[in-house]
This record gives sequence, C-alpha cells and structure tokens, in this order.
Amino acid sequence: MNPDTWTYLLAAGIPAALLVAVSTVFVRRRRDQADETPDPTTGGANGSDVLTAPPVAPSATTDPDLLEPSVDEDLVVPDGVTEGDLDVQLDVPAPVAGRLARLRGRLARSGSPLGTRLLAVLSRDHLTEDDWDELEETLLLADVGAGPTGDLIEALRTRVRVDGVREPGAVRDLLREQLIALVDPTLDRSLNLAPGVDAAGEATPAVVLVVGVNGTGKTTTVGKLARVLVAEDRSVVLGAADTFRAAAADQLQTWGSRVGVPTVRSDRDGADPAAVAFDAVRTGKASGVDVVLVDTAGRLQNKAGLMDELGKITRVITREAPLSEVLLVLDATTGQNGLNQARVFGEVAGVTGIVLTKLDGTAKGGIVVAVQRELGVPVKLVGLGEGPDDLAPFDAASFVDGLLEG
Ligand SMILES: Nc1nc2c(ncn2[C@@H]2O[C@H](COP(=O)(O)OP(=O)(O)OP(=O)(O)O)[C@@H](O)[C@H]2O)c(=O)[nH]1
Repeated sequence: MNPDTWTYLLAAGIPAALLVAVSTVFVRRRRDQADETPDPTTGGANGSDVLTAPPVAPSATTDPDLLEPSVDEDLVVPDGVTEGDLDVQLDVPAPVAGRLARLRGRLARSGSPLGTRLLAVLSRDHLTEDDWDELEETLLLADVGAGPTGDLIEALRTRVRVDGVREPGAVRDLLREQLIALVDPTLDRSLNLAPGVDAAGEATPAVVLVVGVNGTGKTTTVGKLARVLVAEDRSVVLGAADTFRAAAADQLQTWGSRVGVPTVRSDRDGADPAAVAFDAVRTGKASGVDVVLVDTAGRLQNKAGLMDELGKITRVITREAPLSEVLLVLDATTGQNGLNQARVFGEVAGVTGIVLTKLDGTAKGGIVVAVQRELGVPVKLVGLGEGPDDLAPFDAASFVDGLLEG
C-alpha cells in the first residue's frame, strides 16, 4: 500500500470508527434513559456531549462542488470526546401523537377569532348580502386568500340557501366540513424518511434539507424535529449548514445534545454551507443513522444568490445520498410576505413540504390554505410555541377543530 492510501485510510477510517462508537453510545444511553423522568429545563449542552464533523477524505472526483467542500479543515472531531463526557441527563421528548390538540388552547390565548366569527355570522337568522360580505372579509383577514375564500363562500351559500341548513349544530358541522375540504385531507403529509440508495447501490440515511428566510424558525424546527424523530426511536445526525449566523450552530448543537443527537458543524464563521452539509451526510452514512437533518441559512439576498447557494448544497448532498425532503419553514404571522418568500423558495429549492411556525402567535390560520395553494405542496408540520416539543404533525381535521373551538 502506498503512503497516500494509508493517509486516506487514517483520515477517513478513524473518525468514522470513532463516530460509530460514539453514536452507538448515544443511542444506547438514550434507550437506557427512556424510563427516567424528563426534565425539560436541563439542556445537556456542556460542550462535550456534542460531536462535530470528522475530517472528510479528499474525494477522487474532479467536480468543483465536491472538491471544495471536502477540504474544509475546520471540520474536526474535538479532542476528548469520551464515554465519560456523554454522561449527561438526556431529555425524553414528549409523545408525538395528539400534539396538534394543543393548538386549540394556543389559539384561544392568541384570541383566535376565525372560527368564532364565522360561526357567529353563519348562525344569524336570515343571512343578508352584508352577512356574506362579512364572512368573506373575515376569511380574507385570516389570510385564507382570495381564491380559496371565493370557493368557500360559494360552497356555504349553496348549502345554506339550497339545502336550508339553519340549526346551529348543523351550521357548525357544515362549516367544519367545508373548512376541512379547503385544507384538503387527501394530501399526503407524512415525511419521507425511507432510507435512500447512493450511486454505488449502498443504503443511505434519509436526508432532510430545511430552508427558509432567517428568523422564520428553521433552527428551532430542526431541533424540534430531531426530538420528534428521537421520540419515534430513530437515530439522527444534524448538519449546521447555517454558517452565516454564528450562534446558529451553537443553538442547533444545544438542541441535539439534549436528546443525544450529534451535530456536524464548522468552527469557522462563514464556512461553506455546502461543505458542512456534505460532511453531515457523509457522517450520517458512516455511522448508519436513519436521518440526517440539515439546517441552512436562507438569506434571501436575491433570487440568483439563493439559487446558487441552495443549488450547490443540493448538488453536493445528492452525490452522497438522495434528498428525501426539502422542508420550507414559513412564519405564519408574516401573511402575504410569507407567501412571497414561499414563491421564491418554491421556485429555487424543489420544496416537498411546508413547516408553518408560530401558529400559536396568530389568529390567521388561513395561511395554511393559502400557502398550500400557492406552492402546491402540503403543510406537513406546524410550530405551536417555543417549547421543545411544540412541533406537531399537521392534520386537516384536528386543525379545523382547533380553529372552531379555539
Ligand atoms: N411562538 C413561537 N415561536 C417560535 C416557533 N418556532 C420558532 N420560534 C421562535 O422564533 C425565533 C427564531 O427562530 P430560529 O429557529 O432562530 O429562526 P431561524 O430561521 O433559524 O433564523 P436564522 O438562524 O437567523 O436563519 C426564536 O425565538 C424561536 O423560539 C413557534 O412555533 N412558535
């Protein structure tokens, strides 16, 4: 064996072996602690229970996208990651089922008027044109959007006038039925987390890329999603490819460390995000985890810049493993602005699902309908607060019940 081959094996093999060992310990510790009382206030981020990226061996490719990210020397395994360092109290994330039911209480606190207002008008004895206008205005103010609002009013008018639906219980049932139809219960909202296959025919982790403009809640969502996956007994690696905001990698690392999930990051501000994404996926492959979640910076400086950045990240990732999901994170409180962002990301990033955050902070749940229509992809997850387990799988009926009962 020539010296170059030895160098390659040492560079690639030792970190990979260390990672597998450490990941095994994480998984074992998490399972061991599954019966212990969770303490949501104790984050494990002591700096030592977090794994940063192993150096990646130079690739044989001549593709500049792959050569560049493969040589980031700031991606290192920190000294002193030992089993003793891992002796931290891990959180046990809350069960995922039924989380959307919390929306009801959150909407009530945010003074959700949508369901209440619609019901109040629809329950009047004789619905005049003014009443229908009021209904329309209420829906538009709740960000449902002009097209869907028109469809809903039309459907309600027909049923109320033609079928003579008047009794309050029946009116409520009718509204519920029509709102559910508008949100569309037929859309597939499950996350695609099936293992992939790389070019060499090897199994790969599911890779989920999380995009969106800054401040929408991307990093928080990646952290919460890691907890959802851990609650479902999946193993996870996080990739901190938001290298633009210095604190983002620390924030992500803290989320991961609370549930024993390692984070691949660069210690250099402004490092190439594609390099971090690449190393996160390689690390996930080497350690055989189920899912790699990649956080990105999402600066919306201009469409061409965004396209370049996300395009490069995507190309680099897909050389290692197919992309399973591209989740667009949108802040539900930003209304029309959020829709404009959604449009741009939809064009450049091949979005497969939407995460609507801060639904607890708005009375305008109609954005769910508007954004689905705008992008033609389903809302898959919703953020219901700043708590670590305030992320819920989206479901049309539970959402509408939250609106009507909130
Ligand atoms: N109320 C509420 N706040 C949320 C929710 N999701 C995120 N946030 C808050 O939104 C703020 C921004 O979240 P981040 O995760 O840092 O946003 P980001 O998109 O990663 O931002 P950059 O890293 O700057 O790109 C934080 O204060 C979060 O706690 C939610 O569902 N509800």
